Amino acid sequence: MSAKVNDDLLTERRKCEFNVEELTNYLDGGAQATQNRRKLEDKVLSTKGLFDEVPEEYLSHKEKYENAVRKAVVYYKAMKEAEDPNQTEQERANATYRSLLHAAVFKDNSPFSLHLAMFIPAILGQADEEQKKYWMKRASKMEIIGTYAQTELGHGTFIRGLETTATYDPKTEEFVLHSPTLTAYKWWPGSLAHTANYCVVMAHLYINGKSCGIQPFIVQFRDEETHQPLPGIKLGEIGAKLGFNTVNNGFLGFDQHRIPRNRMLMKNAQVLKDGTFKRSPNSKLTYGTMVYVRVVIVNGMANQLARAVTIAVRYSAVRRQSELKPDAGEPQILDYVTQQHKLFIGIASSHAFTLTAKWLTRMYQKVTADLEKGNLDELPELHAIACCLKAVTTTDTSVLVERSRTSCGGHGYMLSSNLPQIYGLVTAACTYEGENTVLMLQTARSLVKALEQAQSGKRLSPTMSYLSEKVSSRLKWDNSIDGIVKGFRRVAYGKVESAMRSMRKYVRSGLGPEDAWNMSSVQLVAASEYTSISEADIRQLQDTYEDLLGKIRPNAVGLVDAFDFRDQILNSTLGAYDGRVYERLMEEALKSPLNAEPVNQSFHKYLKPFMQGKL
Ligand SMILES: CCCCC/C=C\C/C=C\C/C=C\CC/C=C/C(=O)SCCNC(=O)CCNC(=O)[C@H](O)C(C)(C)COP(=O)(O)OP(=O)(O)OC[C@H]1O[C@@H](n2cnc3c(N)ncnc32)[C@H](O)[C@@H]1OP(=O)(O)O
Ligand SMILES: Cc1cc2nc3c(=O)[nH]c(=O)nc-3n(C[C@H](O)[C@H](O)[C@H](O)COP(=O)(O)OP(=O)(O)OC[C@H]3O[C@@H](n4cnc5c(N)ncnc54)[C@H](O)[C@@H]3O)c2cc1C
Repeated sequence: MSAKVNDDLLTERRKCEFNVEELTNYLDGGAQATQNRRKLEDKVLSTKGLFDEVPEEYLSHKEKYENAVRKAVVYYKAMKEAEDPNQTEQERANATYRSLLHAAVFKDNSPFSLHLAMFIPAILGQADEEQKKYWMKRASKMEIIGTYAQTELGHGTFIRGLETTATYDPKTEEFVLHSPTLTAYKWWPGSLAHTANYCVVMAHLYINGKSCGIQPFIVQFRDEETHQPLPGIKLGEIGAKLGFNTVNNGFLGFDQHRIPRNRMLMKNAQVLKDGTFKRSPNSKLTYGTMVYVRVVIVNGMANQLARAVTIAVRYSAVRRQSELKPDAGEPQILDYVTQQHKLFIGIASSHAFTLTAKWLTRMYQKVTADLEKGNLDELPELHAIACCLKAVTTTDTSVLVERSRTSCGGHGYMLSSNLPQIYGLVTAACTYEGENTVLMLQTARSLVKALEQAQSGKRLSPTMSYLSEKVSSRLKWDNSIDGIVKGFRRVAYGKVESAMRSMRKYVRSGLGPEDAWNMSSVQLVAASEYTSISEADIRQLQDTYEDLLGKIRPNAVGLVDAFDFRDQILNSTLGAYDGRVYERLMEEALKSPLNAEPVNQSFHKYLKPFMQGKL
């Protein structure tokens, strides 16, 4: 018999003014997609051995990793078996697109995540047809496990500064991979330490002493039978982190490690047997895997933020605290407008990121199809937009997940709430796949170029066209959606124009362009993510905003129920559908190994002698 649902949650669900299932269907892309997703979740989550006997927060660093590998093999086998052969690739992608199935199994991400998130996309995007056929067969059947090894101890952002070398030897038709310094060691790649046995390595190619830029190489670094590191390979784990502690991030050093010529992924650039180098049509095509993952991250943020606000909103409907009016009893904390302010932006942002992710994915698919036909025209715009949206959505999600955590008081600080772990996952995304400041400056670089083009009368791409609209200096402000968008366009235009004016001022003062850029870079970052609107408008917007909070209040629980996350996927004592938060907090607390005995051995070993002055 299922446990009794909390009365307050029941009331909230009765008050909801819209059809929750309809919103769930919309988010999934239709009722059939909802059905597919639920069927997939039913199948996979009913698999034995997927969940932790002991909560992983009570395991050692080593036990956590070993337990995660145990679960990963069960999970990925179950996912493979659950795949519906009658579904199209697109239907399958949709079913997993919104599903956070892996989050039900891995609170801190999976030791296989890089295989799926980057190793396979790197092969798909960087290998020629023959290489793709061979490596995709092995990688998709999990005969090999891979990762993406680009970042080094000494370089993450500046790819052109990577020190790992790949020197072509025409006599043996091999590349010699080498880490000339400690800072050249690959450092950070997920799964690299003990899980994967192959990786795509980004290394500086040299032929006859001449630099041929950064190129991708597929490299085996562990024996497929014994899993021992191959000769000339130094491997290890980089240590405990804020999060991602079951992703097995590692380091890898090469000592004159030889690989055959056909291990350079040669879709974009090629090296012939005699060492002739055939340049890529655009050297930045080598960065393509990162562009792809930045696009994926936007959707990932939408899902993770939805998970956090679901936990916090349901908890806020159950938690009663303080007095709003004398003798009126303790209200639900969700009735405090400050609590609504903290949480409802998170609900709205998750939906906004979901729609943005769909739009960006369509743009990515179009540009990628154009690239296949040799048309690179829209690649710069895709790069600029992907940089901006990855940076903005990860920054906002980190802020909003942390706000969800702090809105739950002390219980939000419990690992059993799962909010700290979700924060650890999302805040990492502000750094990986391009540190956010650096990516915003990439977008700023495109904005400055676009404004210069607009000022010389050239047509701009659709996403930059707001820079060429002659926005009247006194825009008639109204708080319609169109009015608000116009207001933002005017602010955005002003930010770019001000940054550019600042750079020109520094150049006139005698600074070189690079120093002028650096001096204006705070403004440039702001131009990529604009901030406030003028004073007078704020009051009007504020009234509208507070009115909106009141309209959302009766539907808040319905809005998060519509994300349709199972309790296993929320993995939270505070966010379960039945709202039995106190019973769950106690159930989880009793699982602490410290509660196995009333008196811990440290009393007799240390405390008692200390308190009796004998230590
Ligand atoms: C559970 C998770 C939560 C949810 C998340 C959901 C999904 C996530 C999936 C997986 C996550 C799992 C694990 C994380 C794994 C992480 C992996 C990594 O971090 S891999 C390493 C990532 N590293 C980077 O991103 C490095 C960032 N640096 C760069 O990209 C470049 O160095 C930079 C900054 C672009 C500069 O490159 P550089 O060669 O110096 O170029 P310039 O600045 O000189 O610019 C020259 C022109 O090139 C254009 N350009 C640059 N990049 C690109 C590109 N990618 N595509 C197209 N064009 C590009 C640039 O615009 C310039 O053009 P103009 O000269 O202005 O015309
Ligand atoms: C959880 C996690 C997982 C990761 N997984 C992988 C992986 O699987 N594979 C992989 O290859 N890498 C991985 N990385 C590494 C990641 O890609 C790098 O950390 C990231 O690219 C930033 O580089 P960095 O750490 O060297 O920082 P740096 O580049 O040294 O940046 C440090 C600071 O300097 C600033 N800075 C740098 N350049 C500029 C500039 N031009 N203008 C202004 N400011 C600048 C940055 O804004 C930042 O504040 C992972 C990282 C994390 C945190």
